[in-house]
Amino acid sequence: MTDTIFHLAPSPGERAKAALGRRNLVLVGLMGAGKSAIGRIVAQQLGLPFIDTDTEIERVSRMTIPELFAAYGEEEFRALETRVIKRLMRSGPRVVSTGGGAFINDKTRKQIERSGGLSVWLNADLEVLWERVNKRDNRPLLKTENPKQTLKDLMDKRYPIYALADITVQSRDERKEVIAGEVLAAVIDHIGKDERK
Ligand SMILES: Nc1ncnc2c1ncn2[C@@H]1O[C@H](COP(=O)(O)OP(=O)(O)OP(=O)(O)O)[C@@H](O)[C@H]1O
Ligand SMILES: O=C(O)C1=C[C@@H](O)[C@@H](O)[C@H](O)C1
Ligand SMILES: [Mg+2]
Repeated sequence: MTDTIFHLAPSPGERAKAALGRRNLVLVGLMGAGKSAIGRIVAQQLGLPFIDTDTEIERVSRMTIPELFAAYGEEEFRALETRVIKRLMRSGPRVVSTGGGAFINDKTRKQIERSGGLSVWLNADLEVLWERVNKRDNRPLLKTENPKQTLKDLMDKRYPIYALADITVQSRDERKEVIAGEVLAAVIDHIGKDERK
């Protein structure tokens, strides 16, 4: 009797991983968009290491982000963020979830672009973001009198810059696994289009 060999079709994770090659997949977007939560699931599905730059900054500085802002100010935090991302972009592939301001910083964004990182903007509307961020007070930029208005002001300033990302996926009130699946599909589609050019 001969054995029957089943050739299973590759999963979206396997297809996206093959399409990515050695490139890093870099998630960008505003606080609460889901960069950390979705990035972790996407990395699992790709079978790639996951790094969150906020967590990495906290690890190397041995301080929390609110402590860093309080002790050294935003400018020093950005300088540290640029250094950490520069180092991460030197090797790959992995999934890198960035802090909300990283892609807004010209130097950091160019590092991501120059290294061939594939950037994904998790776009989200104000109500979705607000619903998610108002539960915790670990975001120094939102320690204002009217944090919802601050978030709205950040959207107005930053969205044109996030829109420079290679790919945009809408983050919304939908299961995280669904959004992660859309990220994988968008990666496959984007790289496929590039290759057909
Ligand atoms: N699709 C989703 N459905 C439900 N909750 C979500 C979804 N995506 C993210 N969240 C939750 O929203 C909160 C904020 O998400 P997360 O920390 O991933 O955002 P972030 O983009 O990394 O923000 P920051 O820039 O502040 O690091 C978390 O509690 C996360 O579990
Ligand atoms: O949007 C921002 O500028 C920030 C977002 C967070 O991820 C942290 O990186 C920090 O709180 C700053
Ligand atoms: Mg995060």
